[in-house]
Amino acid sequence: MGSAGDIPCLGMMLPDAKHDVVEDFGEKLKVLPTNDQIKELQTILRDRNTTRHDFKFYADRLIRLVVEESLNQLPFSKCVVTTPTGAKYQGLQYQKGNCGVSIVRSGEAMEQGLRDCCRSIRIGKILVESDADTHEARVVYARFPEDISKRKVLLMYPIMSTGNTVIKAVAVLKEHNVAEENIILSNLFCTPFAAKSVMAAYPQMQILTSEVHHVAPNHFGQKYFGTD
Ligand SMILES: O=P(O)(O)OC[C@H]1O[C@H](OP(=O)(O)OP(=O)(O)O)[C@H](O)[C@@H]1O
Repeated sequence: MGSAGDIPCLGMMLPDAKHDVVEDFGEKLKVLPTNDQIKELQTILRDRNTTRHDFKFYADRLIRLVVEESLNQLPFSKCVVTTPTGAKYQGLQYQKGNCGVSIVRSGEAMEQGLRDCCRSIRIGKILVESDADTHEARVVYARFPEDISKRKVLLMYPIMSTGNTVIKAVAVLKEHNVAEENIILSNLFCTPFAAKSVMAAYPQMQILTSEVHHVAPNHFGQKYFGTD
C-alpha cells in the first residue's frame, strides 16, 4: 500500500479535476467500480516519480483486478456439486471455449494476470504499429488459435489513447471471422476520445476498463518493460 507521500501527486492532478467527470458510455463500456485502493493504484501508475520496480508491481495488481472482472463477462453455466457432507450445492461453472489475445507490446503485460486465473488458456498475439506522425495503425504480426472464430476472445491492451491500435486489432480479429459480440476488450486506461472511437467502430464489443480519463498514461509499455 502507498504512504502519505503519495498525496502531493494527487494534488498535481487537481487542475485537471474537472475532466475527471466520467461520462456514461452505455452498457457496452463497463468501468471497474472505483474505490480508494483502485484510485491509489491508478495514482501510482500515473505518477512520473514511480520507480520501474514499483510500476510493474502496482500495474500487475491493477491488471489482476481488471482481468478478474473481464472474466466475469464470459459465460458461466449452472452446475450442481456434492459437498464433503453429501449435500448438494447449486453453483456455476466457467464455460470452455474462450481464449486471450494480447496486443504487443503493452498487452503482453496482461498475459500473466490472465494465466494466473486460467492456467492453460490459449493466448494469441497481434502486433500493430502506429505511425509516429500520422498515428495510423498497421498490422505487423498476428497469430491466433486456429478455431478462434468459435471462441469468445478476451482482447488485452492496457492503454487506449486515440483507440487506433485497438480498432486495427479488432479489424484483424473480424478478418478471422470472430464476431464482434464475442470480443471482450480488457483495458486499464481509456480516454473519452478512444472510448467514443472504439465504440463507434465496434458497437457490439464489450469493453472493460479501470478508468476513463482525458490523460492517457502513454508511458505504460516503456515503464513496465523498461525498454524504449
Ligand atoms: O490508442 P492508441 O492511440 O493507438 O495508443 C495506444 C498506446 O500505443 C502507444 O504506445 P506504444 O506504441 O508504446 O505501444 P506499446 O506499449 O504497446 O508498444 C500509445 O502511446 C498508447 O500508449
